[in-house]
Amino acid sequence: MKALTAEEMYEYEKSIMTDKSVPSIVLMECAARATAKQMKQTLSQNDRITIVAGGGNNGGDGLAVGRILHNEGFQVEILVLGNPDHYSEQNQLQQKIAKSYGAVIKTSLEKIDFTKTTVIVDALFGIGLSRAVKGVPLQAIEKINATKQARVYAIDVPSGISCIEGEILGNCVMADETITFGFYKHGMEKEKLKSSFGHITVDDIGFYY
Ligand SMILES: NC(=O)C1=CN([C@@H]2O[C@H](COP(=O)(O)OP(=O)(O)OC[C@H]3O[C@@H](n4cnc5c(N)ncnc54)[C@H](O)[C@@H]3O)[C@@H](O)[C@H]2O)[C@H](O)CC1
Ligand SMILES: [K+]
Repeated sequence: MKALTAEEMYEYEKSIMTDKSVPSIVLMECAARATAKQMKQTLSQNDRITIVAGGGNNGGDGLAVGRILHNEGFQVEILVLGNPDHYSEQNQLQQKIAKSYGAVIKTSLEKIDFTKTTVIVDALFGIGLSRAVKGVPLQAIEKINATKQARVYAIDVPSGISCIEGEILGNCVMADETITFGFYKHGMEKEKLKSSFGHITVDDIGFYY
């Protein structure tokens, strides 16, 4: 299977958005719907879902997944970590949309009671991870991995795995399932990372390649 590096994926995404004029926010909605659809194969209304989002577009995907599931009656709480001054445009828009549908957004790890969580969506970092995780994001990754009763879905890439080097940078989320977009990502071809990715689903999210 062909596994793209982060740079190759950004290149591809750029070609879709410029040559095909598909807006980034449309790709994000397709990614979120693909993720929600995959999750609903195992979700129940009794599940307590915690979205752990970063401030970039991986976090934007996570916010959109949370809003979609919230609107379908699931119990969802959303946590956005990161410096608000650095939130991406799409991340900010997804926060606005989620709030407009009545979803509550928390911004500190301490505000989440993980003992009640049965499903975690890892939307901290995707292909944008460019250095070893530390500080609050590292605490979040450790918290996710310590929540043994939860089923963990990683959006695009388990946070902490770099698709530039195909390596874990510091620590990474151990996902039960990874839903990735368009193509396999560099790292997914490595035997030693298999347990971090869990079951991998590739969704074309409307690339129509
Ligand atoms: N590929 C596609 O067609 C689509 C991708 N989408 C999603 O977008 C992410 C990539 O989003 P991006 O904003 O470029 O980066 P991330 O969200 O992965 O990272 C956020 C941000 O974090 C900073 N950063 C990097 N390393 C660290 C670190 N160790 N500590 C703290 N901060 C760090 C860096 O500035 C990044 O920009 C992709 O994975 C998909 O989920 C679209 O939404 C759908 C289509
Ligand atoms: K992720």
